[in-house]
Amino acid sequence: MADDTTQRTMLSAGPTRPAPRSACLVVIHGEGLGRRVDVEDAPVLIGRSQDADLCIAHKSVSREHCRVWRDGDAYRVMDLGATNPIHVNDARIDEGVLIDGDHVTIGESILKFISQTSVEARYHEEIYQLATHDPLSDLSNRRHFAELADKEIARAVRHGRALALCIIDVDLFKPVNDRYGHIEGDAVLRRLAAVIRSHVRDDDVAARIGGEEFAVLLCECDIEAAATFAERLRQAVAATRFHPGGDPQQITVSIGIATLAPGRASRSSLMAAADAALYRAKNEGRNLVRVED
Ligand SMILES: Nc1nc2c(ncn2[C@@H]2O[C@H](COP(=O)(O)OP(=O)(O)OP(=O)(O)O)[C@@H](O)[C@H]2O)c(=O)[nH]1
Repeated sequence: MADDTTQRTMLSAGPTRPAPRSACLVVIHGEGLGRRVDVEDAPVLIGRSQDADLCIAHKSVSREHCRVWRDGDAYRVMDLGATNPIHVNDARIDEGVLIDGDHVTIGESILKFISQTSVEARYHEEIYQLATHDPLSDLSNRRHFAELADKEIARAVRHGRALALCIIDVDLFKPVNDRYGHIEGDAVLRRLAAVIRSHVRDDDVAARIGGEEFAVLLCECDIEAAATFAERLRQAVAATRFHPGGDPQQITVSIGIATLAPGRASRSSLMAAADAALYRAKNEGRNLVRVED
């Protein structure tokens, strides 16, 4: 009997158990379905603003709707005076503690609060990874890149910060595929992605935006710094040993760069300018970096 008690005590969740080190909120209904934001030590802003850590672009959501933060061993949520006040598990609150599984209603969207140690959190992590990353390169996929780029561009424009976009395209990749086959070609792309990843900082966004086309968004980076980055990357790729089908094969990339400027403050205009620079790099002989006009 005494043994039973001991076992129950050891397995009990217990009110004194410390909260997990991190947690996340996942949109489980409405606009932004499937999107997720981690809550770690820094407070997280949720709202319609592009500056929000989790942006829910719906008219029912205020620009700055609510804030979630870690407070010692607890996680707290606070309504920021939203037009449609937040509800936690259907009860309206101004501020309160969140626990694993709570539903937070934000406008017409519902978010679920999940502690990072739960099995469900790992499941959501996996789904999120599948939805946002390209399986071949393990970089962000095109859709996720677009989302992150819009956010970074809005942030940079608002705060008057520099931002650069590099588009990286493999040179003469068709002959590699034709000679060695797609599986060997895929291995080349995977290795190339690893080289790109090793050159970007945590704040930068690296993505595979097409078959043999990659993009890197460099935050707080002007045209000179971006050109230095791109040139270093170009040289690193040219110096990397690729062995499709066991043969040593030099692989090179062409890179086009564009930065934010008056009249070039949207993703589409930035991409068009970087694409035009890339086109010049290809035309002028490949294995080159070219910047916007
Ligand atoms: N292995 C592999 N090949 C791909 C993938 N996506 C696109 N490709 C190949 O990439 C090649 C791109 O060829 P092109 O657009 O003609 O360009 P290129 O031969 O790289 O020449 P330039 O871009 O002009 O330097 C084609 O052979 C595509 O089949 C992929 O996911 N895996």
